Amino acid sequence: MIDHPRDALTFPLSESQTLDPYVPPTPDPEYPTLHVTLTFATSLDSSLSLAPGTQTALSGLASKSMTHYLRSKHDAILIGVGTAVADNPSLNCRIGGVGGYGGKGLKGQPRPVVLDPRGRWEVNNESKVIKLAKEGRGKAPWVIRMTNAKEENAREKEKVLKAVGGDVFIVPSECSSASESMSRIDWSNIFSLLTAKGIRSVMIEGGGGVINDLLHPQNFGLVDTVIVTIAPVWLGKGGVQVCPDERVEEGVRIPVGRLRDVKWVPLGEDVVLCGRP
Ligand SMILES: NC(=O)C1=CN([C@@H]2O[C@H](COP(=O)(O)OP(=O)(O)OC[C@H]3O[C@@H](n4cnc5c(N)ncnc54)[C@H](O)[C@@H]3O)[C@@H](O)[C@H]2O)C=CC1
Ligand SMILES: Nc1nc(O)c(N)c(N[C@@H]2O[C@H](COP(=O)(O)O)[C@@H](O)[C@H]2O)n1
Repeated sequence: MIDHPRDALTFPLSESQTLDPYVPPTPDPEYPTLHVTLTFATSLDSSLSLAPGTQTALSGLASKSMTHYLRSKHDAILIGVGTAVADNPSLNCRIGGVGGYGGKGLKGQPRPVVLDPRGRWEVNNESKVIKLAKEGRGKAPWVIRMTNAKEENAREKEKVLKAVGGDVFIVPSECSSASESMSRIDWSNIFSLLTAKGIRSVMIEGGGGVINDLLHPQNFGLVDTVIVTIAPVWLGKGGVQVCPDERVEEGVRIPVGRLRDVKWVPLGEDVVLCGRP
């Protein structure tokens, strides 16, 4: 029997087989493409957390283990800077048997990627991702920044990242209005960068800004699979909500998006919804 560390999670084979149609396929070395999974945990009133800037545990142990199983099946995990600042997340995989949790090296560990266009994330040696990279229990993070962003401490932060094997990449920005503060990065540019860096699958975990942007009809087609954990709780008004902008065509409101090939998987007290845009 393999001996796993006591803090390692397990996800039963029977459950993983149910999810496997939705995990990224084995990449074809001749045709390098990127599989994009959008995944998060939500309350019954479509909230990711009780309030901006706070972390709320929604997933029970079974669905949390499912998320870590998914992490083991992706080359990278991407989050927005709002999540990096609010959660100080680990962004590693803690399933028993992966690198750092009973396995060798960093096998099965995804690359954490933080979308931080203007350098808001104060990454330092106390950040969980950096500590885990130093301990050999997770990969070092990559940060995606925007061109021309003026950033305090940019050099120091880059040094912290590079010292553990992380990096900073600059992607051209797109001005969505006359106001410079509205600048964003086109998702196809973000995905091209990841593909060029050898990433073949990315799971996007949030938060609200990132998810709502990807649910926009212009971007939703870039997503291959959606996996949502629904927890049996209402968080109330004022939370960080998943609720994309409304869609109006020829003056008439229509649904923003819908999933097909849908499967509902009960996991503990939660239910996990799998589907494709
Ligand atoms: N329940 C869950 O599964 C999860 C919950 N959360 C929660 O969500 C909250 C954080 O959400 P938000 O504040 O909305 O932050 P966020 O993590 O969505 O980051 C938003 C920021 O990302 C950047 N961004 C997003 N799209 C971009 C684009 N196309 N180009 C350039 N930059 C872009 C912008 O700087 C934007 O301000 C926290 O409370 C966190 O705990 C976060 C992830 C998962
Ligand atoms: N699946 C899921 N369930 C929840 O209840 C959550 N709050 C989240 N949050 C996401 O997971 C990250 C934290 O992960 P670590 O345990 O620190 O590795 C957090 O940053 C969100 O992306 N996810």
